[in-house]
Amino acid sequence: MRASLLQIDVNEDESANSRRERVASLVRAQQDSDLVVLPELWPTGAWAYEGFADEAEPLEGPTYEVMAKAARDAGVWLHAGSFVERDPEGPLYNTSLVFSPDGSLVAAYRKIHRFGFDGGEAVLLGAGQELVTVPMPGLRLGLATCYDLRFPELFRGLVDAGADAFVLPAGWPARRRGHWTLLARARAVENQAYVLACGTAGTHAGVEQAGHSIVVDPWGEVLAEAGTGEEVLVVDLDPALPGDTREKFPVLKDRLLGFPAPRR
Ligand SMILES: NC(=O)CCC(=O)C(=O)O
Repeated sequence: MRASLLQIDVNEDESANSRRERVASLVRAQQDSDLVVLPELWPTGAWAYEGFADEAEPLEGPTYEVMAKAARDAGVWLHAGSFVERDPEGPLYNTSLVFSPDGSLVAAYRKIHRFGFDGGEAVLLGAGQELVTVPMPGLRLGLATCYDLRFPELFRGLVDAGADAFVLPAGWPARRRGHWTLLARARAVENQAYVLACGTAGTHAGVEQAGHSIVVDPWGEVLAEAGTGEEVLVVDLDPALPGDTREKFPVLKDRLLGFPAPRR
């Protein structure tokens, strides 16, 4: 199975509409891949908080329309990264979309852990409540977004739901690049799963992006890693590898579910 991660340069010199059209062309060029992955909030920028309300779209808005068509034109499974979703009956969300090769929406995931502590996403957006997995031929994808990477219990929940490959769009900043690589490898090793983590390039809202999109195998080996600029990372995955790894080195079977209370 072949995957393409599109590490998109997000900057203020390009409008969201122009970027959508440009990214759609890049997706169309990935016809030789089975799965294409885009980053977090690439239409507007993950750190461009002041534009979230103005740029928010309904679920089936411009990003949905353009990406559904691009998936269909290329005949690929498309994890279309995320965009700011306006729920008519609720808050804004950081929502990822996954399309099948005929352009149908197969999953939407609202980011559970919002970044910002007392500001940014944490105050501007609502928190997703649901774990989402996507069965595609050969692998079951578990969905997570950027800051979610810091919360291992989310990934264990996805494993319990059958995931053997995690797809994580991000807008990770350059200043914490060390954490990005370390955590991506940790999530792969501890869950014996593929990690496909796709970040952005460039600088927007004054925040330099880490780039360094990365694909890690279930043994923790880095299969491919991007540099800091816009780049397409193409990698071949073996759908049998998570199962083989879990069988030959069955650490997941040794999990203790429910610890006894500590003795005082
Ligand atoms: N967009 C994000 O979720 C940023 C996360 C981040 O900067 C970090 O976890 O560090």
